[in-house]
Amino acid sequence: MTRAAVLGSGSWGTAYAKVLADAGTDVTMWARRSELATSIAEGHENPDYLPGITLPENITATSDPQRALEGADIVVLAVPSQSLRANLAEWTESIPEDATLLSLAKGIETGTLLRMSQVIAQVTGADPSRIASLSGPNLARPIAEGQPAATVIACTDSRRALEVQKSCATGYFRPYTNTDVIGCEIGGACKNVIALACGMASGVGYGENTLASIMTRGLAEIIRLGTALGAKPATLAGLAGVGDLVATCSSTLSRNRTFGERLGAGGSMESAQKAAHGQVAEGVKSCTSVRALAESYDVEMPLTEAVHRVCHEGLSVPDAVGHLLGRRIKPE
Ligand SMILES: NC(=O)C1=CN([C@@H]2O[C@H](COP(=O)(O)OP(=O)(O)OC[C@H]3O[C@@H](n4cnc5c(N)ncnc54)[C@H](O)[C@@H]3O)[C@@H](O)[C@H]2O)C=CC1
Ligand SMILES: O=C(CO)COP(=O)(O)O
Repeated sequence: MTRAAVLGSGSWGTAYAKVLADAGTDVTMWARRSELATSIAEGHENPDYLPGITLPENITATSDPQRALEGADIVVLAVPSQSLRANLAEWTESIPEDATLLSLAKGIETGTLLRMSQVIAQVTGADPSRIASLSGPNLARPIAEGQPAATVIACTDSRRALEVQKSCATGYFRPYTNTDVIGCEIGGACKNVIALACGMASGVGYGENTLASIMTRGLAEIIRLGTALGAKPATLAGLAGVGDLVATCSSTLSRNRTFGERLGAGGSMESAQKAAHGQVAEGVKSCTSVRALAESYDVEMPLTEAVHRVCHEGLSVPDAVGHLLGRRIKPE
């Protein structure tokens, strides 16, 4: 039986652990706090992140990363992107030699501008062929409830992509394999920034026309950046691009969209952070790293630029809208 260690017990780490267990994989979760590990292992519930969802009996949990990693075939990295490096540094020695490393995080590291698979390769020294990324329209709670959804598992080594695919395929979760790790990771990181923009527009009171315009022009800038970095346009037209963009930008369950909505309704960054109750809205940090990455490749990303200026340079949402609409008119 395949054995997976899921490191990180937030909303998505927990929902994905349930998918794995439902697919027949043996799962041990790692949680930072021992009380949470006990709730998951003994109460079969994660009351902090997925209250009311009963977790399968074949999920165990511990706050000892070494124990979680023992004998793992697949190591699932389910911590926020900006803390992945520090966490991995503590875990590297305990990671089994040939395990596949699967990243669930959707972000670009600030400062280094690295994608998550690059951070993992740098910290662990693992060959890139051992590193996979999972991304798609996967809001945690509906998946934990068993609502059908699809996803993409990207790995340059097709054998490992298949291994991960088999470990998580269930009656409600349908994973597709892909070799385009860059496309998957760029799609996942960038859609969070565009979801912030959609939230801001919605918070101001704008409706579907505005949101569809932001999503579509957002996709155009994601494709520009992705292809400049070597992604395949088809990946960005698929589940890890358009699929995730539409789900996140449209859903009131999205943390990024909700965060943007609070800003659009006139809230401050501080009040939006406070209202998030410790849950990460990855786009708030990634807007800065995506913008810097785009700049270094000479790629224009006006929506990302606007989100960065609202979140980090004090630009008001109405001024950002005025600025975007005042740009030179041009062919599509
Ligand atoms: N929640 C969702 O619907 C989805 C989330 N993701 C991505 O998965 C990643 C993880 O997100 P969630 O599980 O939703 O996050 P979350 O906000 O629900 O929880 C974060 C988890 O990481 C832990 N954590 C926070 N800071 C940490 C640190 N410095 N060191 C170690 N652990 C830390 C928290 O205790 C918690 O267990 C993110 O990159 C997110 O974009 C991807 C798909 C769906
Ligand atoms: O990545 C997600 C859905 O695929 C979750 O988005 P949020 O982090 O905005 O909730």
